[in-house]
Amino acid sequence: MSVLLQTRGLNAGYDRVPVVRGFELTLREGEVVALLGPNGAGKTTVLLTLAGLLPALGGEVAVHGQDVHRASPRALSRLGVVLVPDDRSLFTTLTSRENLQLGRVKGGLSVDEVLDYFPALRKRLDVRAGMLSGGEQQMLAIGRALVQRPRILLIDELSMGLAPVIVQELLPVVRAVATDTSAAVVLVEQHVHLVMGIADHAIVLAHGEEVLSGPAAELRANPELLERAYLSERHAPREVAA
Ligand SMILES: Nc1ncnc2c1ncn2[C@@H]1O[C@H](COP(=O)(O)OP(=O)(O)OP(=O)(O)O)[C@@H](O)[C@H]1O
Repeated sequence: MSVLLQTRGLNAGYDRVPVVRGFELTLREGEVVALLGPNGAGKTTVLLTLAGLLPALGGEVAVHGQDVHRASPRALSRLGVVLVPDDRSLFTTLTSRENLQLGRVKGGLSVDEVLDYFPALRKRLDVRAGMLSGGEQQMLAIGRALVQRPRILLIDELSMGLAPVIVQELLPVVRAVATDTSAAVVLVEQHVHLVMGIADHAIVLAHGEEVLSGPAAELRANPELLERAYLSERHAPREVAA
């Protein structure tokens, strides 16, 4: 599987002050990477930087092998980097259908194809986005990303404000999208056990540094590794053998 995105020693932060240091990520086609860690660890900062909304403060970022550490959000979006932010950023006064039609690019999924992933939206197409339930809004936010033909899909806190049972429904859809379209997905998620059920790889950040990185299968078999990474936020970074 070819590498879609790679970072080496990425520093990211605000006003030239790094809050994330030395971030390493290799994203391959069809792969789902869970980006985990306690509040304030730097997860959102990483996603905003990969989407070009924050400048990289050091290190390397490549998309399809091309250096993009100074690329604009628009240039990154043309390369297929699409962010679903934690506030979902829907046009709340427009209908679900209009939200999907507005973002569509050539080669992106059609509205009908989005509805195949999220059939619950079918009867809500003519309802304003602001009137949808939290779960429906999240479906629409992901749907709006899918019409943009993402090759690298960055999803921040899919579960924000949602009941776990809804999260449990949505995560397998994200997995299916990655498998069907070969897009790579980075998922920032607080429901660690749920996301570990669909991820291929997990990275845990604490205080802006990686404290654990490894194949999800390995971490599912050794849950104490994840617990330790969360509990002892200060221990030395470690890698789980691939
Ligand atoms: N706009 C900002 N200006 C300055 N510092 C910020 C800004 N946004 C976040 N930070 C700081 O950067 C650090 C990382 O924040 P970030 O939001 O990336 O963490 P997170 O892991 O996504 O946490 P959460 O789960 O709470 O969203 C925190 O110390 C936070 O206070």
